[in-house]
Amino acid sequence: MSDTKTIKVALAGRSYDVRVGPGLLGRLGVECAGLLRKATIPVITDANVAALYRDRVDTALAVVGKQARWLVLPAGEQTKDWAHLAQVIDFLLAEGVDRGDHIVALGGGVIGDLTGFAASVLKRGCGFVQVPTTLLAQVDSSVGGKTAINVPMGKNLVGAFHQPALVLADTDVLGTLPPRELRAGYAEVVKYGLIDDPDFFAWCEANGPALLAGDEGARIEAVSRSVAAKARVVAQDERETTGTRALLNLGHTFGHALEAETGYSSALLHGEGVAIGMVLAARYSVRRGLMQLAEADRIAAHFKACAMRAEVKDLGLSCDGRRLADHMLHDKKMDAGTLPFLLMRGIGHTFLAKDVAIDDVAAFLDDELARP
Ligand SMILES: NC(=O)c1ccc[n+]([C@@H]2O[C@H](COP(=O)([O-])OP(=O)(O)OC[C@H]3O[C@@H](n4cnc5c(N)ncnc54)[C@H](O)[C@@H]3O)[C@@H](O)[C@H]2O)c1
Ligand SMILES: O=C(O)C(=O)C[C@@H](O)[C@H](O)[C@H](O)COP(=O)(O)O
Ligand SMILES: [Zn+2]
Repeated sequence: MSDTKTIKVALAGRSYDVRVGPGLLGRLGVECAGLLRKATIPVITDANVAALYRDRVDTALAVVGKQARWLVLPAGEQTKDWAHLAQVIDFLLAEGVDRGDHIVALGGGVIGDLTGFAASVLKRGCGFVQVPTTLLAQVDSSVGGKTAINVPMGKNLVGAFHQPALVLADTDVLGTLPPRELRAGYAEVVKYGLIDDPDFFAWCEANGPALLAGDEGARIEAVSRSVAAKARVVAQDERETTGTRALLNLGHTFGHALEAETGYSSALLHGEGVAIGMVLAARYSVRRGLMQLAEADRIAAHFKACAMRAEVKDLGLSCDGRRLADHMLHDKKMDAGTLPFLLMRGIGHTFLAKDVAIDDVAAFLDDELARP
């Protein structure tokens, strides 16, 4: 279809396409036909997505003579846990999935991360297709093969790198996404500008409000530019070993600590934590003399212009900076007692710093929590 953009994630032996555009869900069967060997196809989703899109998927698979076999899980971050992982695996085993089969993850990042992890361990690895239905999942989580669940000790601490065989991002489905979820996903869009593309950040300043208000062209451009940015990084450093992929973690060390402190609950969505986390990373960079205050202010101002929370004090936490810093000690970037941090020399100039003292971060957070 001419209005579908295709971005390749180039990985030796495991390259795949990310297809972005309107109407892709209705063509699911046709788009996946080469991957679907059996008459029945396991589809993992959550209750909200099933209510909206189950019929469309059933019809799209029927076109190529396939029948969906549904596992519908509760919606929300708390589904990314051991119990639901076991439920997905038991379901796939009961469905008789073989290593050469492909299962479908239909939903946001929660369903994608959980299903991808199940696929990585089922019979030591089966195939899967990501059909992301949130802005966050379309611009970030469906691409690059990070899969995981949360455990009581922290976020995404049990997981695997397992690449999908195909990603189908139907931008039409963003039309039913609640505004709060759209804004949370938008944080990960802005992230790509802040990492290494100041022009894209400026594009976000100019187009972000329209994107959030429903502008279809802005949505397609944001998704395709974000996917292209992520694909470039993942192709260079698939398993986060050289430091390049770690750039995608901008704002996440702070953000994951805030998610932990709020109990992975609806009090703070992942993308909301990332937005506040990126403002904190920018302000901490200012404190260290790396970045101009005006640039950090520009980032916070953009989120506020998009009706997003940008200040940690807005969360009404009762903890201190030390407690948040303690959460950070479970970060997967920890390396022999030190925690590498994503800092900024300016908008579009993010780098991995290896000389950050966690005590200094705790003191900085105390100041941020006490901000007037
Ligand atoms: N693997 C990665 O690289 C990566 C990257 C970023 C985030 N993540 C993870 O992704 C998760 C967050 O993903 P998310 O923000 O998509 O959350 P989510 O999966 O919980 O989805 C958000 C909400 O939107 C609903 N929803 C989904 N699609 C909808 C649609 N089209 N219309 C209406 N409602 C819809 C869902 O039911 C849910 O209630 C976190 O666990 C985060 O850690 C992973
Ligand atoms: O793909 C990546 O690499 C990322 O870091 C993308 C992040 O947006 C995402 O939230 C990821 O799951 C965080 O990774 P983690 O290794 O800190 O769990
Ligand atoms: Zn993220």
